[in-house]
Amino acid sequence: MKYFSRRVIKPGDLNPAHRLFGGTLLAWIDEEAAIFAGCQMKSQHLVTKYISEINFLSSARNGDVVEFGMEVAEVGTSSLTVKCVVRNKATQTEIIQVDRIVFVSIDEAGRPTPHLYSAANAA
Ligand SMILES: CC(=O)SCCNC(=O)CCNC(=O)[C@H](O)C(C)(C)COP(=O)(O)OP(=O)(O)OC[C@H]1O[C@@H](n2cnc3c(N)ncnc32)[C@H](O)[C@@H]1OP(=O)(O)O
Repeated sequence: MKYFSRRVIKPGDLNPAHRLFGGTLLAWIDEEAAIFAGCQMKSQHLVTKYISEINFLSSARNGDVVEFGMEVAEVGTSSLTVKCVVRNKATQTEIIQVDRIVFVSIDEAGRPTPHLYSAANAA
């Protein structure tokens, strides 16, 4: 798995228990994974179709830097499935694991359309 972008946790990202708010982390993952999938599919015209079970493994706190790991898990005709792990950059402790995030390439009418991923041109 390759780790891409990083974010620092700020006070506005926290829940009342002073931990990173889960919904904020999920929004970041959806965005990061969509960018990753779009780079692989050679198009940013895609939608999130399905997100598998989400496992919050540990929490993050104010000032922690987290990094987003992505890898291609499955390749379909119009779909690409991404696995994502977010970890604490300093300690490498895993914070969350999402095994399958399915993105579907769509045409102008919103219908599934073949994407251009191949292992040879992986980004
Ligand atoms: C980045 C964002 O936040 S986007 C915003 C949130 N997402 C959305 O708005 C998407 C809303 N959903 C949709 O528009 C439609 O469901 C679509 C266009 C994604 C798919 O339409 P469908 O009629 O289900 O398409 P269809 O049955 O032909 O399947 C298309 C592909 O999705 C896959 N797929 C469909 N349902 C699922 C599912 N539940 N789980 C995994 N893959 C699925 C299919 O296997 C197929 O993949 P393939 O072409 O690689 O074989």
